[in-house]
Amino acid sequence: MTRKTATLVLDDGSMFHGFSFGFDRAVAGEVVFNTAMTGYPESLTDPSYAGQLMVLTYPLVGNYGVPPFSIEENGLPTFMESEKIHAEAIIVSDYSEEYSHWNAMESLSDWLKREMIPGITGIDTRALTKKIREHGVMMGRILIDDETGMKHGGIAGLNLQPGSLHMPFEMPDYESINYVDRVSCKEIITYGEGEGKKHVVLLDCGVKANIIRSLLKRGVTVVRVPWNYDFNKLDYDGLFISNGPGDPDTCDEAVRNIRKALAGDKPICGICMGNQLLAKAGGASIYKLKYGHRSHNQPVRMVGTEKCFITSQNHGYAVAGDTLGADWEPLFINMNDGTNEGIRHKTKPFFSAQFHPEACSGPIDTEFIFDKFVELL
Ligand SMILES: NC(=O)CC[C@H](N)C(=O)O
Repeated sequence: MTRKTATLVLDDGSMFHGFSFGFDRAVAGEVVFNTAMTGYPESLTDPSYAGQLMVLTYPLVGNYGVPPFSIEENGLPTFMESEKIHAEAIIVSDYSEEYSHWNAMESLSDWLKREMIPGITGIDTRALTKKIREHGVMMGRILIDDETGMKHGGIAGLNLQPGSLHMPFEMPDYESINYVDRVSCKEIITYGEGEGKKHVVLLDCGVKANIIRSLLKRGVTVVRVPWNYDFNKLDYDGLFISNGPGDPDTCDEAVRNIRKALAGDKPICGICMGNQLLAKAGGASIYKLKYGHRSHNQPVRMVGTEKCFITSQNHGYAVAGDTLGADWEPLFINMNDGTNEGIRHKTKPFFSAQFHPEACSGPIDTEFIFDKFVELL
């Protein structure tokens, strides 16, 4: 089998040559690395990866295949975190077309092709990751060789399709794009309705299925609303703010609505983007981390205790802990780099986590966050 060559070109001009194993299309995005050893079906369908080229540092990828896209009774996909792949592309060291797993239905390559998502293999992902760690996250583009293997400009395998070095397509300005608006639901969706159940408004900034499932498991009705919907007009018992892609500073409409809710006493909980938006509504500011936290083994300490939890994470921005208002305090701190990993209000039932207690994939140490929230309703 002849494989098309593919090249990752970083914003600083450096190039990494490999082979295409996904859909042959030029794409651009923010290049981020994830050090988890498993979980590519969940990570690729996590809407928080919209606009990003996902580098997996675990060297062998694809050997357990891809599960089917089956839908549960509650309307949620069983094995995926949303209805489609949201990452712009996947970059690996050693793609395995051969796979074996009890629920595997197809190869990663076949899935990527069907969803029109590029994948490149044969990349020195250690060298790439070291570069990103030293320089910070960078934009990058993936260019695919054409059928004839034409070579242009001295760079093997680059053709003149839009996106080549000769006809550069516009590099997206990751920070200014409101990716949340692209991935959020467009209308209200209700899950788990039933007599006498508490109603949780879920502000959908790009919610992962397992967040909804984690709430439903605890016997509440989930009313999923678009990210910029003014939920304050609804009759509800608690507010849950989801994860989501991109820069939280693009979501001021949501921040304004959350701020209105802060005047009341109904429980509020947030995850990842939800933590950032809650912090912003409370007056704190957000900054961009050099290369983010994306893994299954981020240790966080619960402030005021000696308890450490191992958490699943996927974020590039963080709450500036020293900008929290007088009514707020840190709830979790990252034990690797000391950054803020969650906040809580000093007197009201408002709290949030920067990590992913719903896991999927990753450790489930912090699932108790859902219990706490539902107890407070
Ligand atoms: N998973 C998320 O919710 C990510 C939040 C935000 N987009 C960040 O990168 O920090």
